[in-house]
Amino acid sequence: MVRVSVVGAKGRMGSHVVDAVKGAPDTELALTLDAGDDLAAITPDNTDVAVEFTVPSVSLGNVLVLVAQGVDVVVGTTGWTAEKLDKVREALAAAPRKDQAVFIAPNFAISAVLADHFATVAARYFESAEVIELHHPTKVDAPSGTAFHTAQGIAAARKAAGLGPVPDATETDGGSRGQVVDGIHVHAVRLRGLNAHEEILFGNAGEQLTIRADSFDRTSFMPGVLLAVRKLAEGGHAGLTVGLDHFLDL
Ligand SMILES: NC(=O)C1=CN([C@@H]2O[C@H](COP(=O)(O)OP(=O)(O)OC[C@H]3O[C@@H](n4cnc5c(N)ncnc54)[C@H](O)[C@@H]3O)[C@@H](O)[C@H]2O)C=CC1
Ligand SMILES: O=C(O)C1=N[C@H](C(=O)O)C[C@H](O)C1
Repeated sequence: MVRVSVVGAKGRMGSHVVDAVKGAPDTELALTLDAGDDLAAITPDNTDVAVEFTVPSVSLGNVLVLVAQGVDVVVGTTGWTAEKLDKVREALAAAPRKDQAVFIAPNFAISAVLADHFATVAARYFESAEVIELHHPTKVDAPSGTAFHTAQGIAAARKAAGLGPVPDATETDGGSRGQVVDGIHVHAVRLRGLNAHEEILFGNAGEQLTIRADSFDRTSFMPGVLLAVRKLAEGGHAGLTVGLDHFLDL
């Protein structure tokens, strides 16, 4: 049995992870921690993998503490910048165990991971590309970590294909054109009734491709979380890995 501790266990995602870990035949729940609890309680003596779903402002600190304690970590919290990822790599280089692993996924739902992947495939064939993410109004960050990641992937694919900037004649913008991530416009909608949704729009003269992923329920993230937990528990993934696509045969 893989012993799993959950950090952020009282949250929307953390509570689903607790249920998923209890329900899976090969995992058992170790510790459940939330704000105010001492992370020092999570050690290799009681935990094989810690799962972290908290808030962007505290996630890096939590991961650094867990790494220093010799625990592998699966992270679903958003807000990861290149600088923060570098701090995790530095911590892993100084970690107690040589084979220690941290896995971070912007999104654990297969629909979203595939949409993200298909977007990187499509990106080089289209002059225009924009990303729209739509979420529940209790989400604290915008744009979503997934949309940020999708935009970065589109931008990298366009660059590799030698495409220039997306066409845009806008001269005045009070914010309606959204946030620009590596040259790709990202728009965030917050609407009661929604959960997590993303639409990626590609355009050429006279044609459009739309890739859309809809996560209607948080249970959609759980197979991905358990896959990541199993991958880290079996070993062979030392260091930092970002994105569930690494564990899928895409
Ligand atoms: N990667 C993915 O597939 C998904 C990622 N997310 C991300 O996961 C994160 C959490 O989302 P939700 O569960 O909806 O938020 P939430 O607000 O429902 O839960 C966050 C939990 O973290 C706890 N917390 C806050 N500070 C803490 C600390 N220092 N130590 C331990 N626990 C602490 C809070 O008390 C709360 O229980 C967000 O960044 C969200 O964007 C959400 C859904 C899917
Ligand atoms: O806060 C959420 O709900 C979600 N957060 C992640 C993100 O920001 O991409 C993943 C998913 O979109 C749900």
